[in-house]
Parts: sequence; C-alpha cells; structure tokens
Amino acid sequence: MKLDGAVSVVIGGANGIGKSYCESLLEKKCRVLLADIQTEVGQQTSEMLASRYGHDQVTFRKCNGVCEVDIRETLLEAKLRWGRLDIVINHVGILDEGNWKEVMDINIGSAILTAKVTEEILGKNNGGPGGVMVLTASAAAVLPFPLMPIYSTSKAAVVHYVRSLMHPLHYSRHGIRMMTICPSITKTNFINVANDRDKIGVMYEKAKELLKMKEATNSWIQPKWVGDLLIHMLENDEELAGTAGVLNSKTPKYYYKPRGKL
Ligand SMILES: NC(=O)c1ccc[n+]([C@@H]2O[C@H](COP(=O)([O-])OP(=O)(O)OC[C@H]3O[C@@H](n4cnc5c(N)ncnc54)[C@H](O)[C@@H]3O)[C@@H](O)[C@H]2O)c1
Ligand SMILES: CCCCC[C@H](O)/C=C/C=C\C/C=C\C/C=C\CCCC(=O)O
Repeated sequence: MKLDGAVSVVIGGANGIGKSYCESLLEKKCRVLLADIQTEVGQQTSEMLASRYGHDQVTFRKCNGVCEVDIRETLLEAKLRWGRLDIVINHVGILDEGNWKEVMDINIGSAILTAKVTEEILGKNNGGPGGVMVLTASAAAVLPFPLMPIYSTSKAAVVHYVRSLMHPLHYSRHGIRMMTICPSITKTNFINVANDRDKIGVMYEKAKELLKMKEATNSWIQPKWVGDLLIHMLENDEELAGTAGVLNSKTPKYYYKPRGKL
C-alpha cells in the first residue's frame, strides 16, 4: 500500500515498539493517531513527534486497547479528523504467568475486539473501503516457549486468529489485509517484567540467566527494527497479508502464508 498520506491508528503507541511504529509511519508521511492508556506519556510522545514531523501529522487520544468502546471511538476520531482510515495497529499485551485469565483476556481480547471494530468501520461487507490491520504478537507465538507457556499460548492464539480471518472465506467478505508482527526479546520497558518473580513464575531463575546472557552479548531486538518491519509489511501488504513477520534478528522471516488467492 502507499503510505504517503495514509491515516493510521497505533494503540499502545506511547512507548517502546509502539512508539517506533509511530515514528516509522511518520517518516513515510503517514498520519498517526497515537492512542495509549497512559495519558501523560502519550501526550509527551505525541508532542515530541509533532514537533519533528508536523502538528497536523500526529495527535494523541487516550484509549484502553482492550475496551471495545474506546477502540471504536479512537478509530472514528482518526477517520473524522483526516477523512479516511487506512491502517489499524493494536500493540497491547501483558506477560503474567501467575494470572492466566488476565493474560488471555488482554492478549486475545485486544486482538478480537480490534478485528471486530476494524471490520465494522473498514470492512467492505459494511460498506467500508477495506484497509490493513496489524497486531503485535511475539516470536514466542510461533515456537513452543517453555519460559512462559501461558504468554506464549496467548500470542499463538493471536497469530492463529489473524490467519483464520485471512482465509479467503473471510477475506472475500471484509477485504482487510491482516497480519501479525512477532518480535523476539526487544529492548523496551516490557522486559522489566523479568524482575517480577510472581509474573514469571517457575522459570524465574532460568529467565534471569538468559536475560543476563542477552545483556552480555547485547543481542536484543531494537524497537527501530520492529518499526522497519512494520513498514516493509505495509508496503508489501498484498503479498504478506495473513503472515506472521518474525524478528529473531535484524532480518525478518515470514510464517504461515495462507494458501490460495486472497
Ligand atoms: N519487548 C519485547 O521483548 C516484546 C517482544 C515481543 C512482543 N512484545 C509485545 O509488545 C507489547 C509490549 O510493547 P513494548 O515491548 O513496546 O512495551 P512498552 O511497555 O515499552 O510499551 C507498551 C505500551 O502499551 C501501552 N499499553 C499497555 N496496556 C495498554 C492498554 N490496555 N491500552 C492501551 N495502551 C496500553 C503502555 O502504556 C505502553 O505505552 C506487548 O504486546 C508484548 O507482548 C514485546
Ligand atoms: C524467543 C521469544 C522471545 C519472546 C519475547 C516476548 O514476547 C517478550 C518477553 C518479555 C520479557 C521476557 C522476560 C524474560 C525472558 C528471558 C529470556 C528470554 C530469552 C529469549 C531468547 O533466547 O532470545
């Protein structure tokens, strides 16, 4: 798709990978509604980006990415402000092996609600133009990940859900090109969860040990690389729709391309 002039919503855009998504989109002259549950940091990030890329290019709105009403109002605000909506990204997720219900609720719930509302607003079956939806899953979604089986399973469900919605039976109805981005461990605030014994659970010691090795070898994924992957997937959306873009190093691999013509 052509990104110059396109309109996007990034839910969870105030920090880390989501912030990198916003910057990468703005670099390509895409307009961005940066949505986040944190008002203060969201506004700060949006203002910083506005001073760099233009005040008409980016704005902030408070949004809980697991709340259907918030997601709907956020998407509608972007459409009303800029007269169109092309790209919907939801980046929300948690890791808490001690609280499986909340992990499932948030990680799968945010995916299901985002797809539902995106289809409602952009779906060809609802008179919309179609568009693109991207969800952040995790590299832990495509292989068993014993360090955190609950998180890993919740993210696998996100990938599987998107693949199912990209089957020709669904795509022919809604016309929205959907994909997931699956980064390996990325240098953001999210990984501080590794210090929380309750949230990591029985693999706490092992996780600490592996993280120490990551630190020693500086082998993190950088948020900028994830932003670069987003742009690559958006610019090649016809070909990559339905795939999971997995980033275990700077070079992505694509999994699960649906069979048949989309
Ligand atoms: N950092 C990693 O190693 C890594 C790897 C793979 C996938 N992920 C996924 O990326 C996401 C976390 O992103 P990050 O690593 O950039 O972390 P981060 O903490 O830097 O950023 C997360 C952003 O999401 C916002 N947010 C959290 N809950 C929200 C909600 N309910 N509604 C709206 N906004 C909300 C936060 O305020 C924050 O701005 C999760 O989905 C996680 O599963 C992270
Ligand atoms: C290989 C999958 C990595 C998935 C990352 C996941 O989405 C986010 C994790 C956030 C915090 C991780 C806390 C502890 C994990 C410790 C080490 C992981 C080492 C993984 C690797 O070998 O690359």
